[in-house]
Amino acid sequence: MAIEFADVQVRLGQRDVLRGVTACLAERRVGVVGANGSGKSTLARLVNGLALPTSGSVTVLGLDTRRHAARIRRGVGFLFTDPDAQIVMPTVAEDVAFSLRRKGLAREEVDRRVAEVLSRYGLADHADHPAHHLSGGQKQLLALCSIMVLEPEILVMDEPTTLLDLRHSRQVAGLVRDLPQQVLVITHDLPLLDGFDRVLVLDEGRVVADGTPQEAIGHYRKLMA
Ligand SMILES: Nc1ncnc2c1ncn2[C@@H]1O[C@H](COP(=O)(O)OP(=O)(O)OP(=O)(O)O)[C@@H](O)[C@H]1O
Repeated sequence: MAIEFADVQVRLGQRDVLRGVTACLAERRVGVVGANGSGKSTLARLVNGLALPTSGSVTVLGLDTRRHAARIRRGVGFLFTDPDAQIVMPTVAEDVAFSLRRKGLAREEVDRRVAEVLSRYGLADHADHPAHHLSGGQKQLLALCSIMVLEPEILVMDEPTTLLDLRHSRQVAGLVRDLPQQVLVITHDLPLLDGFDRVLVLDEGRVVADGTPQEAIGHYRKLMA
């Protein structure tokens, strides 16, 4: 299943934030790099219909984001930079359970799924801890648990390691490597893209390079020189 951008333009206010973006992303791990303000977050937000193209189209899970945003949002997990913004309940387990409860699952099923995901991401011992007392890295893991428990088909991560120290960055990089889903990662953390299948470089709203991490990052370094 692919993410398809067809001649996408996004105009916000007086500014063309994305211009003529055409790409079919079918690889499992895709990265996006580019200068501040080059349009990366906007590109990420197009994938789950949080942003809509001014012209052109975005197709995700075979559906047009303009017409099927609700269905697409159920299939696309979105991890924001700041995990605090995603914590909604007092304890770790309650926070992960929150999104499942809204799906109307039985309590035993919710408890089972929450325990499984917390154990998978190393937070089982913190299940009853106040979520806001976790470290930055643990909060990022918690945010990931709250998304993964919903079993999304695609995961979009907008600068997932920005707030993390080296150890936690590596931990998140390892998690990204092992995720079975298709993952689109926006980042300034170039080592995070090691082993990725494809990396796009954005510059002033256009895709100016698209290839292996080595090719794309080489282009990006020249652009920034
Ligand atoms: N709602 C909006 N109205 C007007 N301009 C906007 C709006 N949202 C974003 N922009 C502008 O669009 C451009 C691209 O923003 P975007 O957040 O996509 O960039 P980015 O590449 O993710 O940047 P960064 O690396 O700094 O996070 C920026 O110049 C930003 O100021």
